[in-house]
Amino acid sequence: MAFVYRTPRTPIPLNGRTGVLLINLGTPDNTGYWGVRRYLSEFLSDRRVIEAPSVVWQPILQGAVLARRPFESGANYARIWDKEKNASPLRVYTEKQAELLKERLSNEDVPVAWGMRYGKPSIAHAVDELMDQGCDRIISIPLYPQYSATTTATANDQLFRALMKLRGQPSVLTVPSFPDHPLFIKGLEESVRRKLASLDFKPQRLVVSFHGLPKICVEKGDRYREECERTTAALRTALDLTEEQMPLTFQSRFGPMEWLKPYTAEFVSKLPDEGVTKIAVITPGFMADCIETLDEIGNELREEFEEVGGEKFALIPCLNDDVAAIDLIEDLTRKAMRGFSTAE
Ligand SMILES: C=CC1=C(C)c2cc3[nH]c(cc4nc(cc5[nH]c(cc1n2)c(C)c5CCC(=O)O)C(CCC(=O)O)=C4C)c(C)c3C=C
Ligand SMILES: [Fe+2]
Ligand SMILES: [Fe+2]
Repeated sequence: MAFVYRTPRTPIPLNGRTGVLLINLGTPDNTGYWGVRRYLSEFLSDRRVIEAPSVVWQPILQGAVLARRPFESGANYARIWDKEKNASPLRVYTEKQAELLKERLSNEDVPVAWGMRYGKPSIAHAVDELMDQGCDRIISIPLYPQYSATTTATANDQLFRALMKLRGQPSVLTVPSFPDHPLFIKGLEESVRRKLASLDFKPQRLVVSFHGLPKICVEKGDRYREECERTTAALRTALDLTEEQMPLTFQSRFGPMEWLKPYTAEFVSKLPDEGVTKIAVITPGFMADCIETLDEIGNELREEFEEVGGEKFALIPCLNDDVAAIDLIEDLTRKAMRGFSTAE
């Protein structure tokens, strides 16, 4: 392999320069069949996400799965698409988080870039952007509050894949997950209190819904479930709610395997029979609203709940571009910056 050397547009200052890279999952470029197919093909070909051997999985993926799923997913994306910006909410909020973080760091002249694990803008593009601004050290923040090999680790893999090609590599600090960071929990607590104050009903349950994961991943050592439990326990304490009042569930199954339980849709569908007809749902596995929160919970779960007798349903928004989200990301950045210091 030929290693690339590109002269940065801005030379590296004598004492170095730190830049911040925000990483999120990624999203299709448009809601059409080919746009969604390209995105799903890249996503579901990731061996961190589907561990089955390629010779087995690729024919299934490129055949049955990608013949159908882009139509379904495209229609779901179309329901939540930001038409003004012609982008998915995940992309819009991630860009906004990067802009607002940049403002917070403007006195220190710390460049901020953002990249997506799948689709555009790529992580490699974001690294180029930072290096062009003279950065020889990068703080990388995967925007997943709870660690999973299927999200955090693959974001890190992709960053190091980009660096593998470079002759002059920057130093990199990858920020760990932050399941019960006090600013994260405070942001969630405030968002719950704000939403509850705006409702014309008092929810009987605050259902917590995290993205699911095949059970086998946890059995093999992925610490995701444990970190979801840490987030939930800290938020219960902050809101002074019991396990019954604030149950933990997992949404989004894919494929025939068993995933983490209880499944959100099954759990919520049983509530009206138990006399629970008014609920609020919070999704603290996501730093930004996306198809999983706005469509799967905000549209699909709401409809399912109402069909079985649910009367009132509220979705608590993710932290998105709230001050609380930027306070948290700024704190993660500033603490990581200390880790980069080489001063005595
Ligand atoms: C085997 C499949 C999947 C695993 C494992 C998985 C883990 C996982 N994903 C997130 C966060 C997000 N996932 C999103 C969308 C999404 N996820 C899968 C499949 C798996 N995820 C699919 C097929 C899709 C696409 C949508 C669809 O077709 O249903 C998103 C939203 C992206 C957006 O553009 O809005 C996020 C965010 C986590 C946190 C996680 C493991 C812990
Ligand atoms: Fe997912
Ligand atoms: Fe989903």
